[in-house]
Amino acid sequence: MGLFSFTKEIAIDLGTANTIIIHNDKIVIDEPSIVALEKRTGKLMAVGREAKLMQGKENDGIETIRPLRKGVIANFNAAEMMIRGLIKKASSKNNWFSPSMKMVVGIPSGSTEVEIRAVRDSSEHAGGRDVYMIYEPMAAALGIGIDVLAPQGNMIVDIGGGTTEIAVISLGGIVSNKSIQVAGDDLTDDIMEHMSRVHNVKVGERTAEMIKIHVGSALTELENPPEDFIVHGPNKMTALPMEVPVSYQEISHCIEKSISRIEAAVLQALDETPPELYSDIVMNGIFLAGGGAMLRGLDKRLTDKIGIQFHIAEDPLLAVAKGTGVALKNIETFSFLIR
Ligand SMILES: Nc1ncnc2c1ncn2[C@@H]1O[C@H](COP(=O)(O)OP(=O)(O)OP(=O)(O)O)[C@@H](O)[C@H]1O
Repeated sequence: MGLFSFTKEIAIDLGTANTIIIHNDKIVIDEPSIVALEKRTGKLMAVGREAKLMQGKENDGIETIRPLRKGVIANFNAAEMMIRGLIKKASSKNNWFSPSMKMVVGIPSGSTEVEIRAVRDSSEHAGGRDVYMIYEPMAAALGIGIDVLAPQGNMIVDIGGGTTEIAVISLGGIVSNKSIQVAGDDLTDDIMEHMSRVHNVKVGERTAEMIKIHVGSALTELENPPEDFIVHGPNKMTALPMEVPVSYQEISHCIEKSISRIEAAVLQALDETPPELYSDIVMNGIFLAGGGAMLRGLDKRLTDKIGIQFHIAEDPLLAVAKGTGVALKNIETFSFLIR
């Protein structure tokens, strides 16, 4: 792109939990997918990190909204404000002016026509002149460095905030895919519910996510166990402050049901995989991406249960974003991009 070109090229991983924007091969935005609005006027007060800091601490005049739920846009207006706000942040940080933009945006592989339309409309309203979309598991595969055009079967399991997507990719296309609405945010919900039911302590989404990151585990026995995490919160009955130590074993039990559902979905996807591709997958192993891939013991649990090696992507939270960046540079050659 020439120095005086008015068209900026950006790649966006529009996620339920995090939104990442890539420009010129660099991550220019990596922030939580959340906006804070003034309730009375609907005016945008904060976006991304600043808005997340306000979550759970709002007063009557402010509301925080996560525009995406389960991988898709749930609040069109908020999504548009978020994309626009994050692009503005990126441009002021990097000193660029963007009258028109070419964009590649990642979307869940199970998206309906209406959901695809919502992403396209939000992106166009936020300044996208030329908007292309890519299915997230395909983007994750590109981000991991897999040759997606090769006549080789590869299976990707992308565990995001709202959805787990399992896809088999070969010859530049998604041969089969399975998307379930059980992912990282459900584990966070499991923890909130558990803390309330078992310990009588009320914790918000942010604290429950911290518990998951500090002591979340897919296995009841870990080789390198983390130390217990101390949770502070009000007693549900007395409202008095409480301090509760939480162990990884306890958390592994409370998220067991959700993990089993992810495991069952992977097994089902394998069952539906054509035999020639199945044998490639056994050879290559299965790739885990998305923030959920970082849950302790998950790769080992799946490897032991299924008998195929699971590999965690080098930077699981960035795999989809990196892949949308690769797609942006290959718009002319990648016929699998959706216009
Ligand atoms: N160390 C960790 N252990 C377990 N889970 C984690 C860890 N770090 C982040 N997560 C979880 O990963 C999820 C976010 O992952 P990611 O950014 O890949 O999702 P997303 O792209 O926003 O969501 P989706 O693809 O569903 O739209 C959140 O639920 C977050 O709590």
